Amino acid sequence: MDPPNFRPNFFDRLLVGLFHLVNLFIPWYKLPGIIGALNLDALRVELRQYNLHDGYASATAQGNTDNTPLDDKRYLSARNSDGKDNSLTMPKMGCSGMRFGRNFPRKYCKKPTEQELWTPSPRLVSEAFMSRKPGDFKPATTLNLLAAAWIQFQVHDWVFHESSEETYDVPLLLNDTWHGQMKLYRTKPDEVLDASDIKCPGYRNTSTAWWDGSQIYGSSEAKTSELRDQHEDGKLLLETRGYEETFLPRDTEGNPKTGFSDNWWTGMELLHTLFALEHNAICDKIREGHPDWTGDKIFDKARLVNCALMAKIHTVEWTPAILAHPALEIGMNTNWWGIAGETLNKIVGRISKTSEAISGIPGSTVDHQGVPYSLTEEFVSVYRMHSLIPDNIAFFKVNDGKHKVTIPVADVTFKDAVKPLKSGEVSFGDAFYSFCINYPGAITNNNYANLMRSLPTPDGQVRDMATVDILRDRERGVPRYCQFRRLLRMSVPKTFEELTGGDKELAARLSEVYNGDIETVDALVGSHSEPVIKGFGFSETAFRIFILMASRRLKSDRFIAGQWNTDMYTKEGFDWVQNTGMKDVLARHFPELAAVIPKKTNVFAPWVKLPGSKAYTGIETNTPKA
Ligand code: HEM
Repeated sequence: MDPPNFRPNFFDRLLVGLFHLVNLFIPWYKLPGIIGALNLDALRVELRQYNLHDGYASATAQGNTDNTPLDDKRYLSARNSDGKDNSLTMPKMGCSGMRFGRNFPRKYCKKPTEQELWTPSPRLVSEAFMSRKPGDFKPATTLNLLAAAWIQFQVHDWVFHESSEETYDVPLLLNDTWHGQMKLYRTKPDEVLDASDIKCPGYRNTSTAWWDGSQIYGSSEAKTSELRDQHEDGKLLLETRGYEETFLPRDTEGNPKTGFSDNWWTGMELLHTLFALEHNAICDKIREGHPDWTGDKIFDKARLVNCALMAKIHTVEWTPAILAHPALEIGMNTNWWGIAGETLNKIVGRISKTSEAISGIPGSTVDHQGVPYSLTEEFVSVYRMHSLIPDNIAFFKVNDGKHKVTIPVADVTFKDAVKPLKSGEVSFGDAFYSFCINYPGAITNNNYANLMRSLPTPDGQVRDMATVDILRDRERGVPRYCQFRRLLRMSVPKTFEELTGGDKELAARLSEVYNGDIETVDALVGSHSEPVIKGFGFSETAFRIFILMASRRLKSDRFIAGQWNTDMYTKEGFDWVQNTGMKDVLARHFPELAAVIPKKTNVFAPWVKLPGSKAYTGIETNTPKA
């Protein structure tokens, strides 16, 4: 094993040692809640030690205060849209255009040979393990469709690769049903800055890697100013003319004007509109306390608040919904509030100045754990959750619950995403209620919707997203499943049957497609095939990357782990983040939802249906009979 990048303190080392012993007999997820949470903490210490690696051969790429000076003091207390100056010592860290990092040493993430890239055929893997057969939608019945839209919305804040102009001509199968050739743009590698980049190319992230709402605000200052209202109110532009409701503005072609508008569907339309409205509501609140502030200052503070609010919702609401396990519930609450808990934190603030365990990560001081901050190729890989997308969405009225219409997702993508809303067929309130009673697809084998396996995008490509997901991981040097686990210090299956937890039929299919060589099983396919921990919405393999990177997004950010206070956020803004959750955001902008929002259960779990919705028997909102 390579030497660690991060040196844990004595207490952490003790914790790690203790749980190594415990885990010889019992895995973390079988321990009682609080002990399981401590076990996760110990796992994270080791992940920080061994699984953070820069995408550059040297840290000089991150810039320094001499060659990349802070040219505008405004960004001492405001997010810069291109991500610059979040770190005042490494100003380019996390900027748009900087490389993805890695969770494994770069020597294990080599560019594949042609043979490795195409073996076994990605299209065969797509057909065998990813295609959803007609009528075989497998719903994730512990989640609602809003949870699926939410994670895509967040991913659009964090990551997006650049495309090259060169293409792959993806080999098709004998008797393939694909129409014509399957051409795909290659991922564009960054220029070679070091000899190691030849073997392990770097790829640039076109989004900022910070949790800075770039899906809403854009990843450059120029983009942000296009999206802002010219008035001195700090607000984002929204369109109200001609409709009863408020919409995102559109360009002349009908595309939404927002920070990141690729891969658009009604789910994106809903969440982008909701958080643009939230930004504007925060502006009004801050203006009340600061009547003499400029529009820029109001905007800057509202953006900080809106971003922190999304980070909090993701941490304490979305994550415990998709990873419904008592240890996780405790762990994620601890990430935000610390063991001290929400109530004490709200009354007296941080009781420990720097301990993230006692008082949460916000305000605990920034720490990059020895490696410059970035998001990683493996992080992108584990968020390839395209099977969350169902075939259809059933829409209902929020006032009486009556079924209105069921629409194929294919009919509400890209420019058509807004159609049901603008046609007056359903209101935003109806759509949110409907999303919250529809199920997403489960993250498992053979659950990619037909739409996703023949997806026409506005750039003229038609993609089989399952083929794409396999090919991209291989192209970008993401290790295959067994090696992925080995490098995370997890047990590695020796047989296909061990991998599938005893599912003989699946094991036989895997063995056939992967030619009997378990080491070649793709990370995504292995993750979909392993037995899932009770309550979990995805694999434990993917989860290890999660627990590491979820905390890192908070811990590296100067505006969250560092200047987490009323000076930076304003008193009004700080209270807004700490006292608001997703349910409040929904009810604030769509008051008709207030009566149906569940009081006690997680907002991303299926809501209780109104009596009027119960008559609908479609698979979109009903658990299939066993
Ligand atoms: C209808 C909904 C969706 C559409 C149309 C869509 C479409 C796409 C497309 C076209 C790409 C680029 C593929 C390429 O590399 O050539 C992509 C990438 C990706 N999508 Fe989706 N997607 C959808 C939903 C989701 C969801 C629910 C998730 C869950 C997190 C997700 C996560 C990702 C990730 C992680 C990438 C890789 C980004 C990168 O390469 O940097 N997508 N998607």
